[in-house]
Amino acid sequence: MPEYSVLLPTYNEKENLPLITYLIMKTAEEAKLDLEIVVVDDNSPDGTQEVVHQLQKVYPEKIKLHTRPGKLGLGSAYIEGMKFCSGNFVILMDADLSHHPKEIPEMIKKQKETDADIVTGTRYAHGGGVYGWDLRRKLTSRVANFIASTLLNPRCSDLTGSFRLYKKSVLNIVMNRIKSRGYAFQMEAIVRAREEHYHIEEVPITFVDRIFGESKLGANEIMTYLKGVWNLLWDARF
Ligand SMILES: Nc1nc2c(ncn2[C@@H]2O[C@H](COP(=O)(O)OP(=O)(O)O[C@H]3O[C@H](CO)[C@@H](O)[C@H](O)[C@@H]3O)[C@@H](O)[C@H]2O)c(=O)[nH]1
Repeated sequence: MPEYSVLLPTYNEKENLPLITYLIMKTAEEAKLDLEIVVVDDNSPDGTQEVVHQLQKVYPEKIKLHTRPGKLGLGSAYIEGMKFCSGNFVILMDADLSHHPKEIPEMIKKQKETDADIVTGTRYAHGGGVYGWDLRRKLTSRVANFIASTLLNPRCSDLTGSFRLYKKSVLNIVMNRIKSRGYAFQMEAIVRAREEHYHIEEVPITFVDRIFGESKLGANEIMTYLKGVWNLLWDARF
């Protein structure tokens, strides 16, 4: 059984998958990590699944593919993908090269040093950063973090970031409590983890906006995120 499972949700990521896979495997080799990749693809029309099949031939028994019939949302992709992860630790990251796999060993080091239940990559603490976003997107991310941090106070500098390492046992428990199925998933995961008094550590990461393909974060996702914050606030009050 591998020690680490990297869970990659994909929707139209055929250009990005070969490079992210190569970089993950190279990092694993250099850092001597026993690691598998689990791809959850929502029937991407661009042929992402054919690319995964090709990669499975290049890296035999290292890549699992779970397919779903259509685009069912980022949070639900994590929840379903978890069932296929064999590692004791699960690393969630984007498949579009916004998150660089070279930062995985730093997360693992932090987890080992502190025995943290969750190590979250942060763009908004010293040493972290964001490159390539326009002002609108920067503001959306900052405001989304500000609203949730102010109202819910979960003591985390990057609530919406999705580059994280979880103990699998902890992720299972946290996931059972999460109601959000879209981009609010990450924010709710930290809130639920704090309620359960899990140990959360942070490492600074650099987020680089994708070169190939498009973001799937639209107005609907932003509205769903705000509803998610409201629901959590309501839960906390009553
Ligand atoms: N299977 C599946 N995958 C999805 C879906 N929606 C998005 N993805 C995958 O999820 C990853 C991130 O999606 P993007 O749409 O590219 O995210 P982004 O705009 O770059 O947003 C980033 O920043 C957000 C907040 O600042 C983060 O919440 C988000 O996770 C991501 O890191 C990519 O690998 C993408 O293919 C979906 O419905 N289903």
